[in-house]
Amino acid sequence: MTGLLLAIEGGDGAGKATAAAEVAAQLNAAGRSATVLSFPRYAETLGGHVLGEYLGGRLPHAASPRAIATLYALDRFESAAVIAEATARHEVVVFDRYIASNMAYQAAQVGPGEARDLMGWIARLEVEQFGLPLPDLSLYLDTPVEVARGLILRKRKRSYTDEALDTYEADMALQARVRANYAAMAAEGLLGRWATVSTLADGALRSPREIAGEIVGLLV
Ligand SMILES: Nc1ncnc2c1ncn2[C@@H]1O[C@H](COP(=O)(O)OP(=O)(O)OP(=O)(O)O)[C@@H](O)[C@H]1O
Ligand SMILES: Cc1cn([C@H]2C[C@H](O)[C@@H](COP(=O)(O)O)O2)c(=O)[nH]c1=O
Repeated sequence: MTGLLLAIEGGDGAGKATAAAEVAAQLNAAGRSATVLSFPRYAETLGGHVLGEYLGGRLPHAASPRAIATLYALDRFESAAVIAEATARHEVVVFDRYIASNMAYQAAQVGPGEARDLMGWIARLEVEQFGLPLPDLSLYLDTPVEVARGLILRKRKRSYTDEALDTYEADMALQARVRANYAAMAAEGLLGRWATVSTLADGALRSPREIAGEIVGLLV
């Protein structure tokens, strides 16, 4: 594996998919081969399919954060060949969510005393047991939850739900805890190097081009 792995992270509706696509476009335009891989892969893996059922509220029983974390990890484990192929073919692989998403979201569903243990458990499961590569850079896209809620409502219909908001997106308190977890993970450098990019300037949304330009500038 030779490619650089960039993981774009953040809460729901932070603008990750938009930024990931623009980062890849800017890199490709500059002659650096780049591609985007988005997780979960709802239509491509068994884990992704079950996660669509979960986020769409169609699983019959509540599941523990460790069980749910294992499904997200399984989605990536099933994608190991796709990750390896993308890494071999491209100079930069841009993940729209990666391992840190699992840590930030599942740790937001347990008490503060359990959160660190759970983050460590997830990192070991994905990296040591499932053998997934660590990112070279995790990029935290920082968007306030109220702004992100507005952006979620602009999204096109998703494959796994007919609702405007899925189970996690509907829970504003969860989104606030996820945001706090990301800030802490970035400050502590969990999983490696982090950088934070704000999607707002002077209270207004920056353009995708400007946001991506700042991210690309971190890769040189
Ligand atoms: N900087 C921006 N300026 C204007 N609109 C944006 C910007 N970033 C994203 N959007 C719009 O907001 C919506 C959500 O963006 P996007 O799908 O990129 O978010 P996301 O973080 O990937 O969401 P999720 O995690 O819920 O899948 C889309 O309709 C997108 O076009
Ligand atoms: C990859 C991944 C995702 N999640 C959470 C974060 C979101 O609320 C949903 C689905 O992601 P999408 O970007 O809205 O399609 O799942 C998670 O908890 N753990 C993960 O590894």
